[in-house]
Amino acid sequence: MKTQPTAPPTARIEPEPPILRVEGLSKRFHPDFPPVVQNVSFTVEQGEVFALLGPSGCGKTTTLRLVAGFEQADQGQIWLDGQDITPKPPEERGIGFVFQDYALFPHLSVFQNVAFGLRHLRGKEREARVMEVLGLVGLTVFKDRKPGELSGGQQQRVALARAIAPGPKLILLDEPFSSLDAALRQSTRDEVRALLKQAGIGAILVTHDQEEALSFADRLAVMRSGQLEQTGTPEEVYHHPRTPFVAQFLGRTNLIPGEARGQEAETPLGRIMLVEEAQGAVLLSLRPEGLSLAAPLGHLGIDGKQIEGTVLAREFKGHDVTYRIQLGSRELIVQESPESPFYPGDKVRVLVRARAVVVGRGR
Ligand SMILES: Nc1ncnc2c1ncn2[C@@H]1O[C@H](COP(=O)(O)OP(=O)(O)OP(=O)(O)O)[C@@H](O)[C@H]1O
Repeated sequence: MKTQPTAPPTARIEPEPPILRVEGLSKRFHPDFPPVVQNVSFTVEQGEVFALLGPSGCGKTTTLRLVAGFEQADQGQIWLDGQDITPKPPEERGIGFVFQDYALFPHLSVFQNVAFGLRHLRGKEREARVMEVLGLVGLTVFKDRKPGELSGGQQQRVALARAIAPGPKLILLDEPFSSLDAALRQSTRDEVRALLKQAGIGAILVTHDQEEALSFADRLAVMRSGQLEQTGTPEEVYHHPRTPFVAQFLGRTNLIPGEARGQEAETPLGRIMLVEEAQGAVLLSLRPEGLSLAAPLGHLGIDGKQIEGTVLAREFKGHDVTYRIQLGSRELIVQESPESPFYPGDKVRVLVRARAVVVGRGR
């Protein structure tokens, strides 16, 4: 008798656990003031670059210092690679830290700076590891120089090499690009991201620069007054902000009230389409690039009206033009292509080209 072939057992692919899990972290420095970090939870996946983004004083650095172990949390737990590291001192956590000012030893050479965290290794082994990491950051030829004899970008890479050398499971970067000038910041950022990806090390970047967070991170969390307001990929958070704060913090936006009826809403800009269905009073976010301008019609539009405003200001930026438009009692920001022909005082029609995102409900 022929036996039925049995189906091969399907291999269950278990998702890899996150490299870092932070659960309900809180920290208060002063009993008379609210906590600086309040019930913060997030994960960083293996090899993922995560950013904590928020305005000055919102608690980003404190969160990072709690993860590093430089501060002790009042509440909450931190797991690294499945292990609860909450009670451990910084040196036992297996986490690298790159400080804002790099904190390099000025009297030590590049080689000695990188070797500093490798005191547990012996002579040859230690030398080999330092040279390997210097090779990775492209600084082998500078190994005998002192930090003061290097450019800002090179010092930054020494700091990164020193943090990477002991083979940490996670690297924490506290505003690491802020002291570099604009051109160097962009290229150093790209290099550091490529290095982290090449080494497969997970990282948390702390920054108040939204463009930096959007371009550097795989995922980011927007922080406000000690709490995480929204977490997601740069695209999710930019295109689908859930609160007015997130919408405004991630680039410029227009916040417009409306009355939603399903897929559309009635607004001072006319009837506009929504990204998600909603009902009743809503606050909507429309990015400046989602609006455009046209010359007023000599006659009224098909629905008998046109949304007309006046150009208040025009800012030419080479790759685009940004306008401020007075529309009734409201001011709008509109981004247009560089050929756009309007100037202050011109009457213009405001057209909505994108769907609006609901960032608030109720009045
Ligand atoms: N050791 C400390 N003792 C008392 N207050 C502190 C301490 N460290 C930070 N704070 C306060 O906690 C708040 C958050 O500081 P934190 O440095 O975490 O913010 P941040 O978001 O990183 O800001 P920035 O971008 O300016 O560095 C600030 O009001 C700060 O003054």
